[in-house]
Amino acid sequence: MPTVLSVSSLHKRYREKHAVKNVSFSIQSGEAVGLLGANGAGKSTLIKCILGLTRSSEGSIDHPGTSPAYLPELPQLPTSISALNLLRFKCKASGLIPTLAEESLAAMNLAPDARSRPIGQYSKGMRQRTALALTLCGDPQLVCLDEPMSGLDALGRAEVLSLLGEKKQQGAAFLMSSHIVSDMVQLCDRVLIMAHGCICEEVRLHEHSLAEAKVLEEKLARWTRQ
Ligand SMILES: Nc1ncnc2c1ncn2[C@@H]1O[C@H](COP(=O)(O)OP(=O)(O)OP(=O)(O)O)[C@@H](O)[C@H]1O
Repeated sequence: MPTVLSVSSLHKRYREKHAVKNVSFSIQSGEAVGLLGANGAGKSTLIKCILGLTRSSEGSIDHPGTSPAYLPELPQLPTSISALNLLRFKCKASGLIPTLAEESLAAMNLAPDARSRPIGQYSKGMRQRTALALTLCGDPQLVCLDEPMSGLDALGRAEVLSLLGEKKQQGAAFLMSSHIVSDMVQLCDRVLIMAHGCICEEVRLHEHSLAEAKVLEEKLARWTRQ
């Protein structure tokens, strides 16, 4: 499988704060990698460096032939236009076929009557579904998701995980940060445990079970305490 993301010896310092320390890893096409860490471990900073939203202090980042799609931790959506018009605008701006707008929202199970209402009238879960549809529209080959399940109820999380699993089967690669370890375990092939800016351990998942989630939580607690 081709490598879609390669991060080598990456550091990020914010003045005196060393937020990301000597991080190296790669992701292949069709692979989902989890980033697991306590608050302040450096997950969002690492993702922002990969996307070029913040400049890294040292090291290299390569995503050959693909520009990563991004779901931020707190997506900022316009409130006065509808989800459908927002996605239509994305399709137009990105040269995608216009019907993808409707298809992407349908895939996220955003109710048909809601798609044409202004986003300002949506619940938190509906906004998150819209943001996910916007991120995944056009089938990007590399997707960085920062807390993708935020604001979704149990059914919504199961639906999103199933959709992400389908995209993975079709060859998309994911880098996903989440505090919901049981969700991460369902989708990911490997998990990178982050603490104090470093990747402390890489754990390969085999069973995608609650038992594996528990093991990850124990490892995270151990690394975070050190
Ligand atoms: N713009 C910034 N300026 C200074 N320090 C920052 C900045 N952004 C993040 N940091 C610091 O870098 C460290 C890592 O933050 P980051 O947001 O990457 O953590 P995180 O693992 O994503 O946490 P969370 O799970 O709470 O979202 C923290 O100590 C944070 O205070």
